[in-house]
Amino acid sequence: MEPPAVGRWTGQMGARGTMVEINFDGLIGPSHNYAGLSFGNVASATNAGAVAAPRAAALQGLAKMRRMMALGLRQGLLLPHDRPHAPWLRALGFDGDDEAVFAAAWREEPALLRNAFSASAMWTANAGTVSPGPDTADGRCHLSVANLSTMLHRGIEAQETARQLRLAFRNERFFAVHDAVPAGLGDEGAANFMRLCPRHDAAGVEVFVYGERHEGGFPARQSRAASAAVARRHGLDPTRVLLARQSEAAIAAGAFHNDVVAVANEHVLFAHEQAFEDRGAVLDALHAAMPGLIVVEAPANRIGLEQAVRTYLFNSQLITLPSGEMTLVLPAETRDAPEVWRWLEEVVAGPGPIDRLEVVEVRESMRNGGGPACLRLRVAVDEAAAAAIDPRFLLDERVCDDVEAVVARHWPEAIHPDDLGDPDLWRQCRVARTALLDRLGFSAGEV
Ligand SMILES: NCCC[C@H](NC(=O)CCC(=O)O)C(=O)O
Repeated sequence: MEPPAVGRWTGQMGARGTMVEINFDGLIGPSHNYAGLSFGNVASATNAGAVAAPRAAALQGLAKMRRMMALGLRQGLLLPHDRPHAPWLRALGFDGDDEAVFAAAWREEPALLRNAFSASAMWTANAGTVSPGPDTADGRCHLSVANLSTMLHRGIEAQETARQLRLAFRNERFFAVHDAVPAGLGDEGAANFMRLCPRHDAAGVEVFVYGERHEGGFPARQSRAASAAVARRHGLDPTRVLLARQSEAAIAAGAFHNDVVAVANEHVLFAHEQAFEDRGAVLDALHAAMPGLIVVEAPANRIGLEQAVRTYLFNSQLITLPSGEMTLVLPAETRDAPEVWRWLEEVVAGPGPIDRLEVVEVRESMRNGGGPACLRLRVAVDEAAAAAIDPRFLLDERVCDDVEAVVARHWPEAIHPDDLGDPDLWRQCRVARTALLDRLGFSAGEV
């Protein structure tokens, strides 16, 4: 691998006053189901055909959002996409009104309707890549929509994601939203991105993790060229950008995104020993660029890649509480794995920077290959920029109550794969999403 593109840490402080990190979770939509659409995503393949519980899933996600607010963090929300999505099926030659299009697709090519049905927009770590102001040439927060072009069902999302991000972050004094890079260059957004910095409000090192496709192997969903393109248009200082290759072992073990084997927060990198193809060069480059970097690493002989992928240990949110304590927000599956939990307790008991373990229940999402970190998009902003975000995308307890009421009333309790051909389900998904948009003050044409 060519030496990573990062130079000396210039120590240029981009401090702009206190910055906060807002997590924008994707609300799990009413069409959530296990369709087995993601080759290379072990959970998706394992649970294909299982009965999904959209209502329970959305309530689990909301409970995580409430927990984060209770911990003192700011919380935002991105909306479920229009699913099943008739315009995409029309582009594939199905005619008539929406229900005629769904019926024809179900009759002629049910796999296409399954793709058009997916609630995969819940995993907003894949919505785009976010470079906070201290890192960018123009000092604004830059967001690049991800094309998600490697997987058919995820490629549908980019257009609707762009509409939501352009609405939420429309104030161009503080934000720049970029459309997706050309679909030929796979880009999966923030799941393959990490920011290391002394503090949120200081200029950081931005790490883009990509994969190399190998014949016969699982797809490498992030292309190096896409990562480099995003860094270029965000106006990042090339001496503070690192393009790192994900290890083939991790991709082969089912870590289809970097955030299944690594996560960063401020000056801490929490990763599996086998996350990166050229581990030594990557860590050397990071230490050179980021004095004060602390790496908390799971040794392969202690935690195997298979365990990391099964428990999503590294798909935890790593956050700094207002108290300054650093906390891992872990999926419940880690607590069910004694060898993983024991290692985590040692990490917290030790002298390292991680002080606390928080466990959240996101089993419905986990069964389709998305953990706590997949469900959120991190946006670090200063107070002035935070005030410029469309408030309809920001959560407080009352808004959570409103969303919960709509979910409890309208989200299907269960979806069996064969239900996808049922017109009543198509209608219920449409009515549920419309009820949510109404409750949150969005008009249908806006998002
Ligand atoms: N960041 C986590 C993303 C998980 C997502 N799973 C899915 O799309 C599964 C959908 C299904 O199989 O029904 C993916 O693989 O992109």
